[in-house]
Amino acid sequence: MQEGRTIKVGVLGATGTVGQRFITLLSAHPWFVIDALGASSRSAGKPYAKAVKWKQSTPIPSAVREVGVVECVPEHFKDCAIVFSGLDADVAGDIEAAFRSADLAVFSNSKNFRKDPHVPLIVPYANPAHFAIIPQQQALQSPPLKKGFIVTNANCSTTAVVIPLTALERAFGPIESMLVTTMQAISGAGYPGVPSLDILDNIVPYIGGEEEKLEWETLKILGGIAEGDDGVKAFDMHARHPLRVSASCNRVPVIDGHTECVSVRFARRPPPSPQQVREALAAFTPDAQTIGCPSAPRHTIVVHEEADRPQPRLDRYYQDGASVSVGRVRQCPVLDIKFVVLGNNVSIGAATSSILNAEIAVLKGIVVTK
Ligand SMILES: NC(=O)C1=CN([C@@H]2O[C@H](COP(=O)(O)OP(=O)(O)OC[C@H]3O[C@@H](n4cnc5c(N)ncnc54)[C@H](OP(=O)(O)O)[C@@H]3O)[C@@H](O)[C@H]2O)C=CC1
Ligand SMILES: N[C@@H](CC(=O)OP(=O)(O)O)C(=O)O
Repeated sequence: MQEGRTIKVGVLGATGTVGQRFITLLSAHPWFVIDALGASSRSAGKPYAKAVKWKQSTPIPSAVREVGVVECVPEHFKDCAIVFSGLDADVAGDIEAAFRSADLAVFSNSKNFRKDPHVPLIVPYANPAHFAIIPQQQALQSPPLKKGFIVTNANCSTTAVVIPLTALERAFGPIESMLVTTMQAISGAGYPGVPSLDILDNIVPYIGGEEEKLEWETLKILGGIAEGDDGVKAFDMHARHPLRVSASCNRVPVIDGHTECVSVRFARRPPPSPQQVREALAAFTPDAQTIGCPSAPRHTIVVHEEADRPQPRLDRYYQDGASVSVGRVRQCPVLDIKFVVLGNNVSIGAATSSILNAEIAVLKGIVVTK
């Protein structure tokens, strides 16, 4: 990135829970400048401050208060090099596909394209190598695209757990199996989300579709990309080192921050000790940090020594929610090692991941900025 250059970006779903986090982060971004804000026809035509039910603890950034919200159609975003999407999954599929067809680079939070065999599912600290599938995605569109593509980031619970798993696989080789039990914040369900009478004084032991997503997304992210003799690339879904994942997902009365209890078994025997695991997690330095992404935190995984951390209220906004916090690393009597991980679902679990993915794509020249 050249000193002093800025890149125009748009936000789809700008009025939602994830959209508001995008606006907060992008308003302070050193490269990206908000050029267009899209939402439903209920919001289109209104100034942003009138259209949104703002739920962030900082005020609406002054630069966007009076920006007119537009319908999510590409013609309103034609000056943008990048479009971030926090759209409701009911509409994200068609809208994001239309933006790609209009040759725009789309970075999406929604689940719609995550399973697509030509769309990368990228957790920025884990698998930026999957950007390698983009030329194939562009070539397959009709007509083939020069600039347009879709990149998705993962489900918020998947993102939080995949970051320590990446660090552990890098240090100790393949993980064979993982059991994960989540305690997911209410904001994960958007606004107004879960009714207060369901969640206050309560735990709901079911989040539709969530367990399946954690189980297969982890395999796509941690797997590599295989290339056939014909040069066609495909995600290998961790097939070279099969990983079994079992997830149990719960909604708990916390506003932001998903907490997950994780047990893992390594392929290598003997497995690493808890102290070796702590050291590997704390030392983890992903490419996003070394190549100079402005949103990458100083410490990607914060390892707690205290017996009662991480906790969502205390740890979710450390480093602006761009890192994950791990604690209680100890021996597991059934598998090998168990620990607790906390990730901010609206930050690293959503908007921050999209923004980091876009930063990586800019630095690698995948986003065409002229
Ligand atoms: N909340 C979280 O922690 C996470 C969410 N996600 C995913 O991100 C996406 C957004 O989630 P979230 O912010 O929670 O959802 P919200 O329900 O809070 O926001 C949805 C957004 O989509 C817009 N929208 C709805 N219908 C249409 C339409 N027909 N045309 C154009 N825009 C429309 C809304 O606009 P309007 O205000 O005008 O109705 C709003 O801006 C979802 O796919 C979700 O699964 C992913 C990870 C974490
Ligand atoms: N379902 C998640 C949030 C979410 O929207 O996930 P996804 O992007 O995978 O649909 C939660 O409720 O906490």
